[in-house]
Amino acid sequence: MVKAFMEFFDQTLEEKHVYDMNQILDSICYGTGYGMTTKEHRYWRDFLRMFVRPELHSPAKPADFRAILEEFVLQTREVFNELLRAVWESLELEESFMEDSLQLKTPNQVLVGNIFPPCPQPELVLGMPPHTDMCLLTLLIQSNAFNGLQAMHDGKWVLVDLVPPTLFIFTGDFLEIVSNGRYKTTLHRVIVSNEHTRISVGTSIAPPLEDVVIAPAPELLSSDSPAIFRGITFKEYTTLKRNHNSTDSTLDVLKL
Ligand SMILES: O=C(O)CCC(=O)C(=O)O
Ligand SMILES: [Fe+2]
Repeated sequence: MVKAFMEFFDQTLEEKHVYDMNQILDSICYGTGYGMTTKEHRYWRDFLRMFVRPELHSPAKPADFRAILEEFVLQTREVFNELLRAVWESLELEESFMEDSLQLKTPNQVLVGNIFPPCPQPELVLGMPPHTDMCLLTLLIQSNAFNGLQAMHDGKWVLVDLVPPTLFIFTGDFLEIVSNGRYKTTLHRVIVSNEHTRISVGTSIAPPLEDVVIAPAPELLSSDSPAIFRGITFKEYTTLKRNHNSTDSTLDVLKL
């Protein structure tokens, strides 16, 4: 999968710009973070993001991209099923109830390929700003031995050792909501190298965009442990997250 993305990013700008973003929920979208600045940072990244479930969207080129993607989606589907089963068990939640109430037989699965080329002054940029993912779980791989991913742990940025073939799994915002705060979403960011190009491929699993209200599981609630988040659909949350400029977690906005 990493190699397929490498070939995609190696194409000419004209070929890649076919997938320029028109809307945030485009089924395939190519974008760039170069030169984009905030008060604090410049971002150093190109990406291609696509929805792969319930319907698989693939760029037409490179020619074998779709076949590789189909295989990757089949395999990650199994991994997500296993992991979610374990998560529901750890929360003592009925698996079939969770699958039905979150419509996880027809989930929304997104796949993103990111490329972070070498930067002459890596200390002045970030590959990606600190953020959390809009999903239940994210699964991530990287292309080479340069570790760029950092996760916030106990108030410090910790470098994640992702040397291939390591798979890194982390929690997203929806798991924090559904588990009523028992699982915490993972704040993470990306640093870049002055020598190596790094490619990362991340894929996230979530309930469908509409129709499902993502809310704390009723079985986890009692008078001693009331709901700490209000419910929201994935689509509404996308808008909320996009318009949320503060450095606080978007989840705070849902806190009751
Ligand atoms: O490149 C990475 O390791 C992380 C990418 C990421 O956080 C994302 O695509 O949301
Ligand atoms: Fe992320």
